[in-house]
Amino acid sequence: MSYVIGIDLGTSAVKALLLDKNGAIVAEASKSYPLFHEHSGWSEQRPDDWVDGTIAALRELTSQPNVNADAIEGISFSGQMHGLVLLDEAGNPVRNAILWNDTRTTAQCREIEFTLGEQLLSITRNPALEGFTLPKILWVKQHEPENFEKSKLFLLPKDYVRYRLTGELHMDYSDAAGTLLLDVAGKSWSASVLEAFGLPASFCPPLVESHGLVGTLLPQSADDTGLPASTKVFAGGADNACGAIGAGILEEGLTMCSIGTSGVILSYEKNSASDFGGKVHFFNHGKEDAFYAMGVTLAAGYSLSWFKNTFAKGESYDELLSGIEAIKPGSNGLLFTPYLVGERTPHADSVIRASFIGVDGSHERKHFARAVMEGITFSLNESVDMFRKAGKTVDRVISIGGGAQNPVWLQMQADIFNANVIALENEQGPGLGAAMLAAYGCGWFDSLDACASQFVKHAAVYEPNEAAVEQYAGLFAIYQQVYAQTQGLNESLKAYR
Ligand SMILES: Nc1ncnc2c1ncn2[C@@H]1O[C@H](COP(=O)(O)OP(=O)(O)O)[C@@H](O)[C@H]1O
Ligand SMILES: O=C(CO)[C@@H](O)[C@H](O)COP(=O)(O)O
Repeated sequence: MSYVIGIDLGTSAVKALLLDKNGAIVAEASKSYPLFHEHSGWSEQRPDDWVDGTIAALRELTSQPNVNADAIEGISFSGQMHGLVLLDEAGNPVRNAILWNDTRTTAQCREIEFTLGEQLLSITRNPALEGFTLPKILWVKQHEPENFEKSKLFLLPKDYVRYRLTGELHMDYSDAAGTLLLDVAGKSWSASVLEAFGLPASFCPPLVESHGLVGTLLPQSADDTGLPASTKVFAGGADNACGAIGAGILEEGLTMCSIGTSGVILSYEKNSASDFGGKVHFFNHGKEDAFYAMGVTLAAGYSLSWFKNTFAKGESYDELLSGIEAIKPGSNGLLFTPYLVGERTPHADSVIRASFIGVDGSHERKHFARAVMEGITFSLNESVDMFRKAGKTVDRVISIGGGAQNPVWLQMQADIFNANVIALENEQGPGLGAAMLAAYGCGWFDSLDACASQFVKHAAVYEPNEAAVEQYAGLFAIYQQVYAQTQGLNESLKAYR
């Protein structure tokens, strides 16, 4: 039996999955790495921590007694999006990577809007948001000119790891789409955008398809990981594109809800001209010549992990969430907005912060925990609402990510989205999509769709409960008012952070 590996380079950890030709998971390994928040709103990681973590996870996989490493044919990647890795002439990182959830670049976003005007949306198909890559490049240019001077080329997180394993420099379209430097419909680096910001074409790596073969392993990487040097390495994709592939979102009709650190509502688009006026992100898919639109909640799973780490340290999610099923929709009048690190959709705002509204003496910790889950799901429902208003049907939602592990949360999603929510057997998030790109790249299947019919297996379906749908519709209308009511207060509080 042959195998492929999917690497999911996440924000908190890298996860490696080994799959056989039937799509069965044979082995998995995970390694975590630190995040650095030197100032409020900053978020950085050391690129070499990703490389060390990936090598250690691969070594653990190949050392497992049930794994025949010689039978591993291919490997591919899913990566946290947008993070800026700057390389010097010798191919070494110039500084720490600035991540997707770093919000220091508001001034650079305004500069991009001013410089590009209407071209911003017509070429890049996206608004200028703090998380995207171009504002980070401009920030380094303005604030660290000595580092910028040394920078010869930029990569995104998974591209750096792949580069270190293969010696080859590439970026795939799905990840390049999140840089604001790509002509999304034309699938090429935008000469106009590069020129507008004085960046040479050589600053961008060659573009490839997500299932594209970029090479094999360097002898040293083969030694370090225990993989055969002949292992084929495929480009891989952005974590949300890979999440969509792993959830079988390969044609119009299905919607994905992903609750990881961030949260995403994603809809497949076959038409490059689909226009949401910049209200949601519009990116190239990991499937060739396809696209997707998505809304992003910056602190989705992070809101719950923050709550757990702060008020239930050392407890498991199951312990924290025990008893929440008995609480009625609305957590007895307690509302949470998940703006712990600012927000993206529908309020692109780096200053807004979270709030609990309606706290009273009867509320226990479990009411707060339920309110956090409801607030995250309301935030995602803003994206569902936006897609519906743009004329899309959202009636079947595939739910993935850590948030899909709790059945009460899956039912809550069905009730708040007013749609059938489908869980997956063996939910593995973007790592599965990465492994599918390797399986397709190795020629095991004629198409990604054929691979999905073998690898993606639906499990339980959660149907909306009519009474809860009605309750949540009323609560959602109240939730939607909290942003405007707290915006000015947060502007004033900014000086005290
Ligand atoms: N058992 C669980 N019940 C409910 N939520 C969970 C559970 N396990 C994880 N989560 C949520 O999922 C999040 C992690 O999801 P994951 O997909 O692993 O994130 P990432 O890939 O961004 O590191 C946590 O922050 C938490 O909110
Ligand atoms: O910024 C985005 C998408 O635009 C995030 O989705 C990141 O790509 C990483 O998210 P996690 O998988 O760590 O939640």
